[in-house]
Amino acid sequence: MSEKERKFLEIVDLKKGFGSGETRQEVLRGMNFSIAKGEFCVLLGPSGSGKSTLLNIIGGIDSADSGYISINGDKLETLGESKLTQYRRKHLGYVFQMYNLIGNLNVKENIEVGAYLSDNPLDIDELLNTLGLYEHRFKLPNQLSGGQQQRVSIGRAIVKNPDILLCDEPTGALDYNTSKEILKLIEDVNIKYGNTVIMVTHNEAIKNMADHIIKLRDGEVLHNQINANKISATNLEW
Ligand SMILES: Nc1ncnc2c1ncn2[C@@H]1O[C@H](COP(=O)(O)OP(=O)(O)OP(=O)(O)O)[C@@H](O)[C@H]1O
Repeated sequence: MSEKERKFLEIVDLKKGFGSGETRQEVLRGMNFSIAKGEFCVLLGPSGSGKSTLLNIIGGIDSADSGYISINGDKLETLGESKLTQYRRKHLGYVFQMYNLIGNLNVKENIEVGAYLSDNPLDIDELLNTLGLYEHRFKLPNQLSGGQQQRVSIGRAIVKNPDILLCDEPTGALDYNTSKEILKLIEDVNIKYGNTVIMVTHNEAIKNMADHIIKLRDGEVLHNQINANKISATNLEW
């Protein structure tokens, strides 16, 4: 792996606060780490430690006060608004705890929404098979279970074959077995398409399936470790 690939995503001295005066809160206090291309990275940390804020800055939907993020050598802050929009559209997929599907579009159409944003989308029927959704492709979101809806939202994020898949508590609303199925799906996607995955979670067990584990505390990196003994999502227990 080249130096550029090892530092595919670089976070350098990143700082972010909210509010002003007495109510000012420093949420990210100078964060530094890098993530390699294709890595499955888990971001852990207690509530309020800054995980979602960091993910939103990586996702280009919020900006830092100082420091920078670079992706494949390009600094986000220097991109300008139109390039930033392109970056979000072409290079990022986002999966949230809530599925945010469009209620009057069927499964296939919801995924096509993601495909329109890309010059180079994945084959939708093949993706529907990978997602285990092919036979449900004409159903509306309200005819699906929570796990199936999350599969659709992963499909919508992944269909444009983004370089980076950002996941914010993707299993937060799901039961144990469904959570494991969704984690296995994200694992399969990471292996099959080679996207770099960054997943925010409260669930410590998920670190065991990651290549790279980053723990935050109070807006700082507490631990930054490579996991040489990762296990498959299928074998996770909590
Ligand atoms: N837009 C905002 N305006 C003001 N404060 C904010 C804003 N966004 C986040 N915060 C504050 O920043 C701190 C960190 O929030 P963040 O959501 O990044 O933490 P988190 O680690 O993701 O927490 P959780 O695990 O509960 O989602 C919190 O104290 C939160 O209240």
